[in-house]
Amino acid sequence: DAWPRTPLAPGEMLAAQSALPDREAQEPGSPEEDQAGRRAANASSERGAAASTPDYGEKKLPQALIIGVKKGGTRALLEAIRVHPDVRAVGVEPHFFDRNYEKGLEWYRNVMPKTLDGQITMEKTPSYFVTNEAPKRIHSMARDIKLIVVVRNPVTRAISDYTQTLSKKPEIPTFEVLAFKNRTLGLIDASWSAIRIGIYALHLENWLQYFPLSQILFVSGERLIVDPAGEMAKVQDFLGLKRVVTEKHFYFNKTKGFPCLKKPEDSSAPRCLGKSKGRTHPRIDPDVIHRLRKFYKPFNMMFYQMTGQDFQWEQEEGDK
Ligand SMILES: Nc1ncnc2c1ncn2[C@@H]1O[C@H](COP(=O)(O)OS(=O)(=O)O)[C@@H](OP(=O)(O)O)[C@H]1O
Repeated sequence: DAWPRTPLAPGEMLAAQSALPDREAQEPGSPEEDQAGRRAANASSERGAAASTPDYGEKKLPQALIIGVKKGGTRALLEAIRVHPDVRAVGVEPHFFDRNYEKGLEWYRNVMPKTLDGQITMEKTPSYFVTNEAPKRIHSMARDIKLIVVVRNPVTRAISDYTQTLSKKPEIPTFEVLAFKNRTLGLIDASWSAIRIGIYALHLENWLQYFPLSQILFVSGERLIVDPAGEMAKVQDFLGLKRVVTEKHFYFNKTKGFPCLKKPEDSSAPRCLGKSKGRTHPRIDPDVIHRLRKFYKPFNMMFYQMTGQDFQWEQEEGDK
């Protein structure tokens, strides 16, 4: 029985979910990638002049989606999987199942790149994972779709999320201030989206109402950095693809401090992700980190039980 019975049963989790207001429901998933909704309509030309092969084939609705999580490593995963010749992906985030749903499926299909028979169409929009309507909407489009979630230690994820907001709005309060409803009482503000997104078990519960676990792959954001080829092997197996993306495609760039691609899909030159990926995080009060770890622990345990995978976020030393 992979389902959690403690501390919250699934029904109770749904109740808990609706009880948590989302203070920043409309917050963009990623400012630098947030042009998506606007740019998506032109996305088929997004590959630009650098694309060496003409766009043969036809546009199809995606057969696989990277649905989250924000700041989990979703861009790194998408850029790595699109190296595969049997994958074609849209570069921007279409935000169809959250912000652009009223535009309709034809709009969505038109956003996709053309594919040849046998090629998989993909997109990534990390906000889907925390969008209440997304599972139902995606299910009604394609009940056999494959879903990929890149997860990361929720404490680090929250700090990464905050770091991104801070880079756009330097005047916001400190992380330590935003994290609490009442700091003296140690009451964490779970309605702050930076914290709420990391309650993975809660969001997953929503997806499991529509999709069996076998249709969802959970990628470790931590392992994607230390062993990108290992995680990519799992992704390719899950998508039913030959293991084409391997160690040979990655190199560790010391300056960047992250693995980079030797040959991205649209170029023959090596490329690391941009400046907004792999930012330096501000130093956070260790006591606040400690309290957040305690806050997430039961939800993490529940998430491990639900997925049958131990992501080892309790083992980590500091916040990395
Ligand atoms: N290869 C490689 N290069 C650079 N960055 C990498 C890579 N693999 C994973 N990561 C981690 O990805 C984090 C950003 O996650 P996302 O791409 O999901 O962010 S977003 O939600 O789309 O804004 C980003 O978070 P921060 O380090 O906090 O900036 C990185 O830690």
